[in-house]
Amino acid sequence: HSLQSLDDMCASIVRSHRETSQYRVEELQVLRWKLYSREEIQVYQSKSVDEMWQHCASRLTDAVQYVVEFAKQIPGFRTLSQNDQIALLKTGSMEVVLVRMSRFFNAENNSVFFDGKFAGVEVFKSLACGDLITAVFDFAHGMCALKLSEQQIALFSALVLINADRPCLEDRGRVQRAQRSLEFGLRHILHRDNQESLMHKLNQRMAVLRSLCSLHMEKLQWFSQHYPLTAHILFPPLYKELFA
Ligand SMILES: CCS(=O)(=O)c1ccc(CC(=O)Nc2nc(-c3ccccc3)c(C(=O)c3ccccc3CC(C)C)s2)cc1
Repeated sequence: HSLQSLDDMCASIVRSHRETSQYRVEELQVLRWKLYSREEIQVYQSKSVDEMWQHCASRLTDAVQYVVEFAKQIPGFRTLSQNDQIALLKTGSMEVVLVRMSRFFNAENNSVFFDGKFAGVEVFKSLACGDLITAVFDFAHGMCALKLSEQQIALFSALVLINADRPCLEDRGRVQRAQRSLEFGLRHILHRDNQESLMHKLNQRMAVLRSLCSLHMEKLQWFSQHYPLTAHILFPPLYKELFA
């Protein structure tokens, strides 16, 4: 790798991340203390389980759509077969959404950006999956502690997606080559930022992401068994395609 091409690759991924990130950090900074009132929390808590799941699934699907656009701009993703692109998005898109969402976690009041304001765990009570919600909050806490820059998040997100260990890949070798080049890119910017120690911590975060996403799939299975109509008819097609 010439240094120039490594810099160019990193710059293009950072640009793609910015263009597809749905909300900018500077945009949401001003909202960080816009919390839900007791009455508004009450409204969320009085929603039925399937109503709240449906609401969240459509919010999540919006976020995933932007991650699909991000993926399509990653060098090495476009040249993969359709099947391999779907296989990477099936397991990686939720992980990138979680990485992106953790940028807006407010560790001081333990709240996440949801529906235009910042919500504590209590807002999600009617989902009836407290362990998943707690795990998402804990993950966001852990990501916040790393204080990643947008550039580091951009390269990390690309690496979360282009992962040769994912199941059912046709051309694992090609994904491996793309993954290695992104690993060079991430190491390059961590070296430049004098933060090589982050690499190990980011690998640990990836392991947490995998367990978080399998917990999400578990809960989705539970939900689809109890509310088949909502899950099969009312959920957004992309959510079903990727997660069901
Ligand atoms: C991702 C791009 S972004 O610009 O950062 C962005 C863009 C848009 C938003 C607004 C937003 O949709 N926030 C949501 N928050 C949560 C959530 C919920 C429980 C705890 C923590 C965050 C959503 C979920 O539906 C969710 C997310 C992770 C795991 C599980 C669920 C719920 C299950 C039932 C689907 S959607 C936030 C951030």
